[in-house]
Amino acid sequence: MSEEELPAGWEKRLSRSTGQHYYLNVYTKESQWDRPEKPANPPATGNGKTDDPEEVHCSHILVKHSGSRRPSSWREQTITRSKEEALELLKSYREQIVSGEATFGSLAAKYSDCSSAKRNGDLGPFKRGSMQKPFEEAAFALKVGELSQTVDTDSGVHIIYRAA
Ligand SMILES: O=C(N[C@H](Cc1nc2ccccc2[nH]1)C(=O)O)c1cc2ccccc2s1
Repeated sequence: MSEEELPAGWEKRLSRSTGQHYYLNVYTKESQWDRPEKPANPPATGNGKTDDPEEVHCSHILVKHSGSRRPSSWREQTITRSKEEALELLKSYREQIVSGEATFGSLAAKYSDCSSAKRNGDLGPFKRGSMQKPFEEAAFALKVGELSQTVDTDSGVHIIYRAA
């Protein structure tokens, strides 16, 4: 891997206290002294393509709206916001994550209308066929460490972070 190329989400920083370089994941706020390595050639999958993993490990933030299949969540008994309002909220969360103002997990825990909010939005690893199709397609299109744009499903609107 060339000197500059780091996995998506990772940046090289200089420690003021030690003068050493370290690496920071701007989405998860993980930091480490060792350079994060991109997964070596990912294992070939059954379909013979190396860019289509058997399973992915993702977190998400879901904002439900009045058109959601179940417009209710741990946060609100009856969700009445419009889809447009939901998208505005989600875009503001995405901007806070990308700017480093907030972490993905902290916003998921506070604002996600999915019960996975209790796990900072973590859905765990899943294979194709286990999530609604638009969510699956977006999740499997992400590189490790990448954050999606907004994704629509029958549950509401989401942003997805691929951890592995
Ligand atoms: O379907 C779920 N929660 C629904 C909302 C929802 N709809 C989704 C659609 C795709 C991916 C995640 C999604 N979460 C709810 O709470 O109304 C899941 C919750 C959890 C919690 C832990 C791990 C997996 C899952 S899947």
